[in-house]
Amino acid sequence: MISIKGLSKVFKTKHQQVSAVDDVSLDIQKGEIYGVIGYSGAGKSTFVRLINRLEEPSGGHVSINDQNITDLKSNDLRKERQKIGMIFQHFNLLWSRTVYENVAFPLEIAGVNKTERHEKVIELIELVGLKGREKSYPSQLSGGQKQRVGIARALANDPTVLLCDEATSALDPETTDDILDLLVSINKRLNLTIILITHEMHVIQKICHRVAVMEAGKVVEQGDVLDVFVKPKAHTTKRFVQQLNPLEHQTDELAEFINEADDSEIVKLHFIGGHAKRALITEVVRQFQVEVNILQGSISQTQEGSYGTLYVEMNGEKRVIENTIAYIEASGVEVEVLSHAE
Ligand SMILES: Nc1ncnc2c1ncn2[C@@H]1O[C@H](COP(=O)(O)OP(=O)(O)OP(=O)(O)O)[C@@H](O)[C@H]1O
Repeated sequence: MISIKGLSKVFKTKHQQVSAVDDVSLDIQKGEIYGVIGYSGAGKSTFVRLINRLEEPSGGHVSINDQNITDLKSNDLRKERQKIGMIFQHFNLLWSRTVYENVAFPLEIAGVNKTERHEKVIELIELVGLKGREKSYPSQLSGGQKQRVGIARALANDPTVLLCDEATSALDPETTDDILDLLVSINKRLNLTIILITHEMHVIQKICHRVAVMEAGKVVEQGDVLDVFVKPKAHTTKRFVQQLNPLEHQTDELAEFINEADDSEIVKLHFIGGHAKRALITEVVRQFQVEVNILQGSISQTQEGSYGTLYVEMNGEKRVIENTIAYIEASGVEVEVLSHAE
């Protein structure tokens, strides 16, 4: 549905030139929530603004529903932009207009008549959970409520794509979760494609189906959220995953066990999807002559299902441990052996 090929943006200033987005290519499917994560300065904002040409690309193409956005002249671009909604970190509301008037604004610009406009505004205000607040001004709303107005306004012209530029970064964790839940419910109800950029892995974990990790203008890793979480490849991705599970990938503390281990193996188990809910350790202890010490563990929920990691120490005869590991692998749980007892 959205095809991005070789997208680049170079900012030239008097003294230097910055490659903010550098040859980025991505394909985003209809109805998916696609996250782009990166640290400050990675090029995320520039990237998302290139999609609707709030920023003009230095090179490359963006096509939405087979319409090449990059080549459009200003009149056609204006029409095409109505199908691309956008929400912002600081909401960008009109402060002298009420909630109702803010949501009505894009409909006025699109020339929608008063009766239709009214119906649409009421429907949208209800959709985002602001019924009863139609006459409030933005200054009378909480941050979460302001972003709800931003979302209603962005949906006014029935866009096929919603761009979210750090839409929850100014909100507290609880309000962030409420807004993310709202985005998921809108995505499902309207089959709306959502592209969101963030520096928080929690946001990606909670609502995205796929993710791209940006660093210095480039995409350094992309894939299904579950795969990227379970097996992050790039150094930056590993750092983001660790943000969520500080215990994850912390092998220093485990090394102590590894050194002291005698007749034992330290193994890391990756539980994905339904396996994350299985009482595998109980099964193993009942069936094999091994002792299992649980060293560290965590379980997380993503849009694509849950995943968990568990570090355990297995004590027992070498052959029995091998059989145990084979049994665990055969049950669909991935096993990484971290140590071999000498
Ligand atoms: N208008 C501009 N003129 C010159 N350089 C710019 C401009 N906009 C962005 N940049 C530079 O491009 C790079 C990427 O910036 P961008 O804002 O896209 O990153 P980001 O990942 O969104 O970071 P943040 O979350 O801090 O906004 C940075 O080095 C930034 O200084």
